[in-house]
Amino acid sequence: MDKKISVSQIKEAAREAYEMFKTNTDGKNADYIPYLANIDKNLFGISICLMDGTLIQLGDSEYRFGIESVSKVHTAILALRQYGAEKLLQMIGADATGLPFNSIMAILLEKDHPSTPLVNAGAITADSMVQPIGDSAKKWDAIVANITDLCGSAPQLIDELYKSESATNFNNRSIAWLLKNYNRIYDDPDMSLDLYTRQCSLGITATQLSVCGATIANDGLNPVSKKQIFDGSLSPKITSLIATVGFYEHTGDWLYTSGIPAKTGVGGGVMGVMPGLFGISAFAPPIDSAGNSVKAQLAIKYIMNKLGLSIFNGDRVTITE
Ligand SMILES: NC(=O)CC[C@H](N)C(=O)O
Repeated sequence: MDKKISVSQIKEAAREAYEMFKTNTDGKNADYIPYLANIDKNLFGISICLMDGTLIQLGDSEYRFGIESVSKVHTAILALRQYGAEKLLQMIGADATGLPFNSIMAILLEKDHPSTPLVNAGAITADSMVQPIGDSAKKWDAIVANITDLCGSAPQLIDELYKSESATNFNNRSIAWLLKNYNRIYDDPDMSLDLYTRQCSLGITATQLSVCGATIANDGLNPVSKKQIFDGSLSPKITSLIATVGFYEHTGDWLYTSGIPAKTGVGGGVMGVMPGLFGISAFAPPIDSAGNSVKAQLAIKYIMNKLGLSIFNGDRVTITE
């Protein structure tokens, strides 16, 4: 069905979502990373970036929070840019795990690959693949440059978060070395883990994540900087990875109720991709048992349902003035 929605309808839906959920107190800040436990739990922001670069922003959309696992999407894109779609599938995989983001069991069950770049194991593998192999400083520069390209502006390292996470990431250390055992780390395991921990500690805003989501939705053309960041043929690959495992063990429930592929992080950020229409991000620190922001989920779900949008309904949607 052909369907038209206006920019003002999108703005109205976003405003309603913001007003409706801003006082919600469900969920709890992540506390296994000490820095995150102390972030103001009332922060709440929403940002939507349309294909012409128009931004719709509400609340704390310019607050810099820890990107955490949303950065797994960025590194997956970097690996896709450097290796192509076929090699990513061979070297990491594109499957759901159905298990928590930091699952060691998921690696033991798979053995032959880390399933997907969007869980901890696959993200550490993706960082090990970043070129040039063996050069931590240049790899880091490539990771940051790629995030800057995708978001249209640079992220900033939150040093305190990096220290906090490095001092407590024992489970991830096990993952890195277990992957090495299965020949699924393609560079030094400790270096790969450090790059992963550092990228998770980058500060990012909901606005920046909405621009990144919009770049994916727009076949790799960043609608704000107008730069072509990656080959358009990679967009459906990236969106399929996000759709498959973006909410870990709650991914099916999420897609069923929201209709939009999205990726979460324990810092409270969520980044959604509505192909051909927009990127959307919401941020609020309190998370649920799977590590997904409670308010960000409610807000994005409300907006999608209010506008009657879903990647599964086959509508040909045009956004009008
Ligand atoms: N789900 C997340 O955001 C987890 C990211 C965090 N850096 C970790 O490895 O535990």
